Amino acid sequence: MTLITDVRLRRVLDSRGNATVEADVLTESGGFGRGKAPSGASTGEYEAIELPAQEAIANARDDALPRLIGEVHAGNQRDVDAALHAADGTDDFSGIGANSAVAISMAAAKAGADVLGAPLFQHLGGTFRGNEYPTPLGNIIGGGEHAADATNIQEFLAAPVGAPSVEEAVFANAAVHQEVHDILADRDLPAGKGDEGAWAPSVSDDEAFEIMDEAVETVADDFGFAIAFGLDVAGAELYDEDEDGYVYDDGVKSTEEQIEYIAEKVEEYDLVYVEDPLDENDYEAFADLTDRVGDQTLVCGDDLFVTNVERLEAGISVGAGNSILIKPNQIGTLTDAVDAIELATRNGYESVVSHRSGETEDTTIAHLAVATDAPFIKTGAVGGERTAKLNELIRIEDNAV
Ligand SMILES: C=C(OP(=O)(O)O)C(=O)O
Ligand SMILES: [Mg+2]
Repeated sequence: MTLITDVRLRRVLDSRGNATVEADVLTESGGFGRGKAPSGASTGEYEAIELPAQEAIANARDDALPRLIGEVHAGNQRDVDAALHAADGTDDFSGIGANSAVAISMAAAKAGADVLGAPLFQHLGGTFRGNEYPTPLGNIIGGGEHAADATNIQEFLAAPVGAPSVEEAVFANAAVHQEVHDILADRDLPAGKGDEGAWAPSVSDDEAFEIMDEAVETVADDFGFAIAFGLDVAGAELYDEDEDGYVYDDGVKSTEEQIEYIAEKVEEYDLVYVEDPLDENDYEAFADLTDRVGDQTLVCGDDLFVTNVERLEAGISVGAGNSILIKPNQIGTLTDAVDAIELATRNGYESVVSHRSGETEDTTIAHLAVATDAPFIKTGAVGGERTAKLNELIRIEDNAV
């Protein structure tokens, strides 16, 4: 019933106005699924390869479609994703493009769910899933590769850890976003928004820490539950090999100084989450920081692990981090993403399912987080391509999908 009878690929816009790949998968019994590839800006060195959209579409039409249409059942995600790997023939999806691969992988999952008449999270996670919801990490203030002339640290993320429901958590993050707007206005600090909708004021990182601290406290008082915050440092973007250190507006920090700096911020602000505090090649420094603060906060590898089981295994073996960011397009298929989550879970690492800075209205990651019992999802706080996922989580919680 879920035999794939057609796959249609087209170029559509992402949230930055760039071209991305949209895939439709149709099945024998009338099932339909549509998936769209997101796109990073602060991409990790070891990510699967995104090709220009037109090239990814042309290559996937030539190589992947013949292996899918009439050959594979959309309901069997491992078969779909194995066919994509076989069609690609490389170990980084540089043949058909990770953008074509992930769009088709997600579209097939939705077509499989459609035939079953089940919500996507249930098709992916099984019938016993759907009662645990991830805490949304909301990007509130940001800079780095996502906004010019703003903070050096890429993301300051609200974390409503005490929220009684996903709905309350989503609204709390939006309120923190609004509160930061008001604080910036009080301080006469004009601010536009970065690629993910976070405020991008021209302030020092220290001032951003103060503003976040004030905003989460105010909103926590209003909402009546605990709201903490965390960071995506995007350390690989700050690290400069020639300088042998992390380059900030106010100077260069050696690796030891960077570890000290992050550890101090964890203590000072009770940070619950620190993503990519160090360079993507420095497992050892990740392990040192995890040793120091891993019992107080999540030390999460994004560019470090790139959703890749081999890189995660290397990290686990030396105690680098205690958490992994999961971005399906970093690795190319849902199967690979779920394998990374399962390996993480078996080894006591928490999974944080994540959007990209270039996004679409696709909601697959909301379902993936629920399907895998991921404790966190990072998918912004405001902006249509971000609220698409947040509102889908509210619907999942309300049994309305
Ligand atoms: C979402 C992120 O940004 P990008 O998509 O630009 O890699 C990130 O670094 O976690
Ligand atoms: Mg990151």
